[in-house]
Amino acid sequence: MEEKPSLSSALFAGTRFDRKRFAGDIARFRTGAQPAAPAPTTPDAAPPGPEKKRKRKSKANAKKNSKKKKKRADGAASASDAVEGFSVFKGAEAKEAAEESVEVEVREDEDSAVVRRRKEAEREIERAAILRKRYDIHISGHNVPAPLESFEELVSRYDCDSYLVGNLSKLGFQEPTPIQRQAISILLSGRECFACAPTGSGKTLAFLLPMLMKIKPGSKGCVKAVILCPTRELAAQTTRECKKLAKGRKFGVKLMTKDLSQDGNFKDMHCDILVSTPLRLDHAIRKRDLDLRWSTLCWMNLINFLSLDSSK
Ligand SMILES: Nc1ncnc2c1ncn2[C@@H]1O[C@H](COP(=O)(O)OP(=O)(O)OP(=O)(O)O)[C@@H](O)[C@H]1O
Repeated sequence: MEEKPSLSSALFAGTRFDRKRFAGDIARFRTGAQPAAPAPTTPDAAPPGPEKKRKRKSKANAKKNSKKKKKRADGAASASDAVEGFSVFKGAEAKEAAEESVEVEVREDEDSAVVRRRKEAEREIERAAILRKRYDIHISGHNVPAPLESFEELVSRYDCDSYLVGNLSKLGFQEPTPIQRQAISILLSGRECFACAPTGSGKTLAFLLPMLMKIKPGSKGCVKAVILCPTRELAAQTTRECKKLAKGRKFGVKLMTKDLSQDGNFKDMHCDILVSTPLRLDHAIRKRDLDLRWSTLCWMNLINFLSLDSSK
């Protein structure tokens, strides 16, 4: 290690004098190293008493503390002082490093969330496949929602109003039929559904239930759902089923009779759900105030469901 030039050698550089003779004076100018002068015989040189020891200790502590403070101040400057000299870069580096570590942590969190979601989706697909196999449900389409396991799932999965679940149990419907399991979950997910199932398998409820869950009872002159049935008998039966299921809510459920299609005042009628055969609906649209021009302005957005119920 290279020795630092002492203050005395800096002061006396280039001068010639007797070092031996002036040794005492040279020693006075030396910093750090103590002169090799003989130990003074003054009272100060005597071995330190307890009072002196305490003083020295407190001095040493003060020195230590001031060093610590300096270090801390330097650290703070390097971390936060973005104005002076190198500390600008030091501070920026520290900041960057901190940001990087946060970024890495966030990215790791996101990755684990993605993995978790993917695993959940895989489990859901598996569960849906098992249910479809059990109930002999065949589907085509992309990302088809899982079938219902029970009517209770209407509440847990789709936040169904309790009056509807209550009406189902009053009607004696304990479990959904296969067509209901699959069609209801699809329709409640806002997807279109073309379903085919044997006669008497519960297709009517499969579209009535999501319909009643999606629309709210409204005011006059505002048809929200249209159910088209191939025959008058089926239209009448569907209207009855719908009224039974909607019991407890002020839904206006109307069957399009011959009289209604010829003389009905649709503008002043409270009709949320209209059940009709195609010809009667067509007649009402052309002859009465169930007017398509008016409908396109106000009803297009409101007719959320168009249900085509066919016997074959
Ligand atoms: N989940 C259910 N549990 C018990 N009975 C049910 C259930 N769903 C519907 N039903 C009853 O089964 C009968 C037949 O239902 P529905 O008329 O809806 O069948 P469908 O498939 O529409 O028949 P179609 O093809 O003749 O129109 C009705 O009496 C109905 O009340």
